[in-house]
Amino acid sequence: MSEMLLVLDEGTTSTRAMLFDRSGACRGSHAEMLTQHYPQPGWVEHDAAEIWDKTLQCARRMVDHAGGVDRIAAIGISNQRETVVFWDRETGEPLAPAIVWQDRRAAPLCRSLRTAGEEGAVQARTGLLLDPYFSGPKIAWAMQEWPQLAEAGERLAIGTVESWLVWKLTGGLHVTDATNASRTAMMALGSGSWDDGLLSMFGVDRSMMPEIVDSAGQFGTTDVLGGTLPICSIVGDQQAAAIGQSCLDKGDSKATYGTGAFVLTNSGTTPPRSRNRLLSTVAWQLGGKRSYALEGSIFVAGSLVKWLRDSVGMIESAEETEALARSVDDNGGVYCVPALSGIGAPWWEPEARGAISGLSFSATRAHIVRAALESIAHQTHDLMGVFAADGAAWSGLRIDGGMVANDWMAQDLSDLLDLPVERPRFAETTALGAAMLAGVGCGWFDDLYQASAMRGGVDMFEPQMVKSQRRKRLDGWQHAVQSVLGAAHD
Ligand SMILES: Nc1ncnc2c1ncn2[C@@H]1O[C@H](COP(=O)(O)OP(=O)(O)O)[C@@H](O)[C@H]1O
Ligand SMILES: O=P(O)(O)OC[C@H](O)CO
Repeated sequence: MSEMLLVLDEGTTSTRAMLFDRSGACRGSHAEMLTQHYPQPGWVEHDAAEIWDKTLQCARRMVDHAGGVDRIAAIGISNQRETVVFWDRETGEPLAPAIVWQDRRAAPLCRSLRTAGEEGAVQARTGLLLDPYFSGPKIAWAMQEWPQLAEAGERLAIGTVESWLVWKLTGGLHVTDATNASRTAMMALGSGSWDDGLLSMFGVDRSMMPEIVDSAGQFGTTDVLGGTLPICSIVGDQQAAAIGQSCLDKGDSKATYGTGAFVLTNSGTTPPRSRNRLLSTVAWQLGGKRSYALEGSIFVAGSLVKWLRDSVGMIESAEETEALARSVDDNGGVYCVPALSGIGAPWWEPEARGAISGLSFSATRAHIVRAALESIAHQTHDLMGVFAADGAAWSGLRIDGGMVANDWMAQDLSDLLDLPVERPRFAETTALGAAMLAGVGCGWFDDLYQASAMRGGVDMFEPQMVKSQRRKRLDGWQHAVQSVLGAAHD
């Protein structure tokens, strides 16, 4: 009997495959780490062939774990968004490195388009900004700099990571879902279709791009897992997390703290318009109808902890940050502005570089690590202000992602935001969201409300910080972030 859903969750740092049953219980999971390539400062690349190989490896392992394809009803896919893959339609092989969402190489290109007065059109049509974060500028850079792409002519296929995976799984279906397409800066937000003016601005021919489809449905089948399985959901990972957190009604808000941190507030069925440089994005598309969200994107969250461990050698494990943060009474005046790949919402300054300030001889490793963790709440607090200014004030925040295993950080978020913070006991909400959508796509559930029965219990964190302490922290942060922004502008 087909009693499980197989989710392929393609994150920035790892590829995962997970099995869920109808109640939402996770019945198996396997992950493989992905190699991060940093060929130049500000550049981040992945090898699309490695993404595919590891996805296949994880998926096959979970099919074995389930007891064969007959036990699986459908596949759901969630993925790191904006990252672009270029491949050859004939060979099915990558033609260039995948340019990752964190990559800043298209900053000069964005600057010149901004100078040419193009940002207004991008914002009005897509709900996004002219920033190297989005796929369009990355593709424009690649088309100019990598001759093999033009040489491939009609054989060139372009897509974000889910599009690449569906192509490989099905042997040639070229689709993307509306949540992923809404992150390219080439999809018109209101109509959910490619915008010819924007495609041409980024030097892209429509024939290179995938067809935009719903987030749940029947998107072809795969035969590479030892039998035939339908693909029933495709969704960007942040939107998947919002669904997995049951942010199904207007105003519901979640923040996912993985490599980066992404806060989404459900805006209902009308595209929201930010006056404060937040992003408008598709939350999901079902039956051709879109729901939308306002998004604040923080570029550096868990990657800061990873950097402290792998590049600086200040910690041996991510988990150790919790004990270190608890070991001191406060940050000792140390602030960390983690602009290691520019700074995202609400500042949007790709040239900004990170800083650790307020150092004195009394500062210790624990103070620096605590300042690094505190930067997560500081950045989220900046977003809270602009969401409120855009008419989307939070009444509470649902949190998830690898970082929120850190209890100290979860409490610090509640303290600094002065809000109740809700953490699901099952932390893999991205995969759960993709499973909920696949459950709708394969007919297990009539809609996402019915599917949300898959979400389990939560732990609550309530604010405990006194006002004066919060004020001191926020003043210190503002000073630190303004000096980083000032240096970038100089
Ligand atoms: N206990 C912890 N405290 C702080 N950070 C953590 C902890 N555990 C994991 N992380 C960070 O969380 C990130 C992994 O989260 P995950 O959601 O798996 O990321 P992604 O989906 O972006 O690959 C890593 O960058 C890691 O440094
Ligand atoms: O890999 P994650 O989970 O940090 O997600 C990356 C985002 O989708 C980038 O927009």
